[in-house]
Amino acid sequence: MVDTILTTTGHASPLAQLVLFVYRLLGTQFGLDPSMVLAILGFVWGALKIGSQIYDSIQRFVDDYLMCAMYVSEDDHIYMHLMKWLSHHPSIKNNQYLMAQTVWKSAWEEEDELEGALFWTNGGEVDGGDNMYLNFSNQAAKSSPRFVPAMGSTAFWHKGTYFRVYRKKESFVNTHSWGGPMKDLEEVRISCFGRSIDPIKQLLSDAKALYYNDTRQKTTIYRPRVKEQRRDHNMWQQVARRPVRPMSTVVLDSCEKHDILSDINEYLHPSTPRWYASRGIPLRRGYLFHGPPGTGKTSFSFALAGVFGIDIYVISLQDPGVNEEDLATLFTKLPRRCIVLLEDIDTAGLRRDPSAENEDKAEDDKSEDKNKKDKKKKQKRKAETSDSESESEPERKPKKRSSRKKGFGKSNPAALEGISLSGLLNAIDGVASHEGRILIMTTNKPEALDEALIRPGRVDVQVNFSNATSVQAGELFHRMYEASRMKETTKTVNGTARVEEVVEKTNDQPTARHCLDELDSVTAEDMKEIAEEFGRRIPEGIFSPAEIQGFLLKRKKFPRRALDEVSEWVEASLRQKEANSKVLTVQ
Ligand SMILES: Nc1ncnc2c1ncn2[C@@H]1O[C@H](COP(=O)(O)OP(=O)(O)OP(=O)(O)O)[C@@H](O)[C@H]1O
Repeated sequence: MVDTILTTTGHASPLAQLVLFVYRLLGTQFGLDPSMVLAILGFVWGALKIGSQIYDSIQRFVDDYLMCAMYVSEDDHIYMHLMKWLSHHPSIKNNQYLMAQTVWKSAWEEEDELEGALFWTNGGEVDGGDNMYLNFSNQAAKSSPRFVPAMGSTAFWHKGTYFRVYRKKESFVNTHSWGGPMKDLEEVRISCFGRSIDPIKQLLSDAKALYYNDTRQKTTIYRPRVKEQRRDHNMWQQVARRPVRPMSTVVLDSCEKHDILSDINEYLHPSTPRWYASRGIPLRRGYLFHGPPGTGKTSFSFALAGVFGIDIYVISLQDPGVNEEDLATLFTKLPRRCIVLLEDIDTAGLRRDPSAENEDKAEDDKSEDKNKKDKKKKQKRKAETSDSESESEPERKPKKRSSRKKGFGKSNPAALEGISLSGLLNAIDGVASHEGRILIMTTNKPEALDEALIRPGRVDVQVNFSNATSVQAGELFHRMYEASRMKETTKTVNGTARVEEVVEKTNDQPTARHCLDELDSVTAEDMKEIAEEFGRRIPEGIFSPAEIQGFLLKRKKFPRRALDEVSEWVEASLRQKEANSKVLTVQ
């Protein structure tokens, strides 16, 4: 019968002809009964199907009744810890199925890795090929990816326990107001045998320990996630991890530094929440750092985070992806202890509140009525007294108001989309706002701030950052060169191989060798004297620490040259400031 069917359909399609050919071959060449072969194949297929179903059922039974499991979502920080840990696990590294991931390393992470494998080229025609320059063209090829388990199930042993990790992706549609459909989201299921989930908890804490092992001396910086990726529990995204900025590197009056540190220390103490609660005071502390640009407001905030080992959450009120509602939610999704940094709040262009707008309008209408009445009265009086002098005060006031309105109100529709002052105040200390955080607001123009924003309770401590004094300029100088000298010395003391490497490399580099020589030739005492002299040559309160740092950075290995050239730089910079020019003649 099969023969008949195949003969008739054999003319129809090439596939059927192929089947017919194989069918005939089995019969004529191998002497097998093709129907029997088909029956066996069907049986094997069916057995495999049933087998896989039985296996699935057994696995489900084992999973449900003999194992315990924990789920980790891709958008949770634990996912990062887990993936890093898995990529380091010896048995995962040798797995048959892996997923390769590109790892972007920060400048600090790759320092050690790179130092032994630097590649130099000469400058070609630039300077006759005398000097050697770093070249990173082959760096991307050298950096190895990270290998993590592929999608699906992977098993491994850890501390005598058998674990299974199951990675799967699911399309996630967000019905939350944060915004429409979202990307696929991965979920990891970690399971182990037994009824106790403790081994999995231990595994996760090992993963966390490994993750933070190299970040203990680092400050993590978070920013709001892009709208499409936000979820209720995950509004913040880690954007950077920087080495802790030592407090000593920020030049500020030491008493002021000490006061702020003790204030924050007291606030962060575990007994403080009860103290606040028993007095009915909301547990919040706000700081306003004000002063000219480049005077260390941001640097000091980072140094504070480093001292207290807490993370920084940076919000820009100009971020178009953050509206009032987002801002309020962001403030509720903060960890127990952290610094929230609101930078340059003066330039935030806070939208004026619509209600305030209406109030203004009502007031304006009222005063306009009043003016009209006044005018009438005055005209009457004028007629009576013929005193036609000066405009009265109420007449001038509305003009002033309406000019204020121009900047914030209907005349500026773009401004209506931003964050209003009341929206910001509500986020900072509304009923739902997070307690326990440290809020630091920075501004260049404190006088432009609304009083409501800086009233006690919202801003508890104000710190003025000013341009550098002569002493501070000297300190900046000393820190710049003393720190590099110390680094070279540490390298020399810590390991012979490393020292040889440095010296060898610098021998190859005439410029670098020369730099080291100049730094080496200045003794600690000399350095102190040069720093003091440098400080004396910088006029008081004219230059910001950032400007002085900029000058020193261009001579970062030449302290004596910096001293020799500073007077010329001061003169040129003063002339430039006087002329209100942005163009530097001496750098
Ligand atoms: N007081 C200071 N001590 C040490 N370094 C400083 C100080 N002020 C500024 N700097 C240096 O100048 C640069 C800019 O500093 P920073 O960003 O902290 O200034 P800022 O006051 O926040 O400026 P802006 O108001 O423009 O945001 C940094 O590289 C920092 O190292």
